[in-house]
Amino acid sequence: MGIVVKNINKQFGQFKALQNINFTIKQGELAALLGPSGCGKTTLLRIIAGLESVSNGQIYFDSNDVTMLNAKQRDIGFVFQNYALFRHMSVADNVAFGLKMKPKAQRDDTNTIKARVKELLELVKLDTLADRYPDQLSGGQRQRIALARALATKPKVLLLDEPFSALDAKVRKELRRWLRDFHHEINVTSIFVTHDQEEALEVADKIILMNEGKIEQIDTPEQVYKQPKTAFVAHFLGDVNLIHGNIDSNRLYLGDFCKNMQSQGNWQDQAVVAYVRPHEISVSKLAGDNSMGGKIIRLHTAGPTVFMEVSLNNQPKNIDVSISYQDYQQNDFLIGDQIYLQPLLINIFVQDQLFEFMI
Ligand SMILES: Nc1ncnc2c1ncn2[C@@H]1O[C@H](COP(=O)(O)OP(=O)(O)OP(=O)(O)O)[C@@H](O)[C@H]1O
Repeated sequence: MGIVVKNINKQFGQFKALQNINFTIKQGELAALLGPSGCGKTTLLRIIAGLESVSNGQIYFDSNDVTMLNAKQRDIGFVFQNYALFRHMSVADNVAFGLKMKPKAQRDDTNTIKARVKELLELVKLDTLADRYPDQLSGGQRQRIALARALATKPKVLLLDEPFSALDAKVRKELRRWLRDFHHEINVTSIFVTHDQEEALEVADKIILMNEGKIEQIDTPEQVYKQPKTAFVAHFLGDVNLIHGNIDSNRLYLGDFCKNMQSQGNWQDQAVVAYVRPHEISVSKLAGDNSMGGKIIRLHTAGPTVFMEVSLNNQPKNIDVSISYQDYQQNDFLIGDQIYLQPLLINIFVQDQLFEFMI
C-alpha cells in the first residue's frame, strides 16, 4: 500500500502546526519522520493514522482518498513509545487481542488465532515467551511484542511513534537493526517518528526531515547526510563545524585555506559560513600550502576514534575534529600541539542553496 500526503495543513487555533506537507511513500518502504521537538511529526503521523483531522489537504492510501475515514477504517497497525501491553494478559493473549476483538462475522476460529499468534511470536523471535506476562519482559522484548500485536490483523500500513525512545542506548541500537531486517521480511509500508538522527539514518529507506511544521528535505539517508539542501538539515544531521570565511574574486577563503570556485559560477564577494563535518578534515603537524593553522585544546579517545577540540587561527569558536586512533598514534598528537587542518568536504549555503566542494 503506497501513501500519498497531499497539501496537508493543520492549524490548532491560530497556530500553524503543519504547512503544505507533500510526499509519497511507496509500497513496502520504511520512511522516517525526523525533526526536532515540536516540529509536527506526531501531528502528521496522527493525521495519517486518522486520529487527527486535517485543516485541509488529502491523504491517499494507494489511489483511495482516506482523509475522511477514521482510524479503524484505515486498517493500520500502531506501535507507540508507551504502548503499554495489557499487564493482566499473557504475551500470547496480548498478541491475540486484536484478532479476538474483531466482530464475530469476521473473527477467525480459536485454532486459526492460535496459529497466527505462534507465527507472529516466531516472527519477532519471542515464541518461547508466549506464557509470560509483560512485567516479566525487558523493555526491548515488550516493544517487539507490541510490534507483533500491531501486525496481528495484517494491517496495510504500520505506524511507529518513537518506538524505542524509552529504551537504553544499547537496546535501542540492537532493536533498530532488528527493525530494519524485520521490515525487509514483512514488507509492510511503514512510517516511524523519531527525533534521533542516528536512528533515522540507520533504519529508514527514506527520510522526511521537518522543521517548524514544514518539510526541509526528503531524500535517502545518504543524500540528506551528504547533500543537505538547507543549513538547517546540515546542522540537524550530525555534528558540524561552522567556519567563517569570505569569498573574494571567486575564491573562498577560510583562514589560510583558499579554494578557487570559478567552476561553480560567478560569485559575489561576500562573507560566508562553511559547514564542515568533524571527520571530513585531515590533520597534520606539518604546514601545507593550503591549510588552516590551529592548536589542539582538548583530546579524548573513544574506542577507534579520537576527538580533538581545535582552536583555529582567526576563528571565533573552536572546532571539533575526529580522526582514527591509528592516525592519532602515528602522529603522536598532544594537547597544545600546533597543527594544520585541511577540510575535505565543504558545504556552503547561500540564500539556503547548497554549494558543495570536495577538496
Ligand atoms: N492539540 C493541540 N492543540 C494545540 N497545539 C498542539 C496540539 N497538538 C500539538 N500541538 C502543537 O503543535 C506542534 C507540533 O506538535 P507535535 O506533537 O506534532 O510535535 P513533534 O514534532 O511530534 O514533537 P515531539 O518530538 O516533542 O513529540 C507543537 O508546537 C505542539 O505544541
